[in-house]
Amino acid sequence: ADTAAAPTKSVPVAAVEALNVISGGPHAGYRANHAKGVLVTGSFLASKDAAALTMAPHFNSSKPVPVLVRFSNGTGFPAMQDANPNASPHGIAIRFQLPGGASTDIVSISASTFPVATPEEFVQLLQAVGQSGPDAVKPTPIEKFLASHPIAQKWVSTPRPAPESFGTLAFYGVNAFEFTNAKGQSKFTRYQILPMAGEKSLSAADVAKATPNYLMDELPTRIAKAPVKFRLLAQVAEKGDQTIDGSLAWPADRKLVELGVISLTATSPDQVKAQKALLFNPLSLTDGISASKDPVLLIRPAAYGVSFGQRVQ
Ligand code: HEM
Repeated sequence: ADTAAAPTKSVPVAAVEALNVISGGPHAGYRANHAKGVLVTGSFLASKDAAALTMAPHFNSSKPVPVLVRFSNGTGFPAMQDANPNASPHGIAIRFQLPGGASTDIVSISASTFPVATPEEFVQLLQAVGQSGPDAVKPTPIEKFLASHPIAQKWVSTPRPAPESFGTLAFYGVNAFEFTNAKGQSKFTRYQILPMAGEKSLSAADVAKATPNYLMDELPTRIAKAPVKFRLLAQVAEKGDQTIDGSLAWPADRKLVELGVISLTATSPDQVKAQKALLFNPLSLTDGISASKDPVLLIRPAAYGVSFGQRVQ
């Protein structure tokens, strides 16, 4: 007799389920990953060099364009303590309000690479974490996963000290995009978002004293005193550089082009409601920017949609 194929869960659904297992979620109203965050606003002003790389309107405007920016802690724990090592990598999600009412997003983390190359491996990693609680038999599923995935092993053992502030943390796009300029010339690039105040982290003594919400509390205070600024850069691939695997960095000597400066000047009112209603999408693009064929990048909107569907209710 025919055996009906068992329905298989889609990768985005499996990813969100695995995130929920880790955080004890779903937590009503909160993202399945990067659950805790702070929302601020400001503007972006393009540099004169940006137009040579891409015809995207925000990179060609001589006037500042408004931005909405959400900084976040990693994991789906809404109460994740800001200095907890598992809050790293932190996130930054940027929405540029383009002239004419359209928008485009950048969604990046405070790590220059991703632990794995594919969505399937990311689900395996998340499931292994979820199965490696205090009662797990040794070697635990995550120990086994890391032993067989050296890049992920190196990624988890890379020190990521708690930042002094979201305004002193560097963020990276990880996934590549293809930029096309007005002459039709295309190049693959990766974003870097570097704090103009410099990268600063807490000492071990400061971590011990840090309050649970120190990052979320500090940013509005800092912004009230002076604009918090980041340089937005594009690292440009050379011919032959792979563009489909965010777990592999490009050589450090690849050219960096300054796209412009992000200047954050106000904290959004009604934070909880505003964050809940927002859905950032790394594939919400505009003319002059297209997705690479990186399978992790291509699956992200579907996973974010599953989480959004769960949290808006
Ligand atoms: C297969 C890989 C990935 C999966 C399954 C995944 C999953 C998720 C999910 C479910 C959310 C919550 C979305 C929402 O409810 O709005 C999220 C948010 C986020 N992700 Fe990912 N993600 C992946 C890769 C990445 C990568 C490569 C980056 C950055 C380079 C990233 C950065 C972020 C950030 C910053 C947020 C918070 C966005 C916000 O503030 O609204 N993720 N991710």
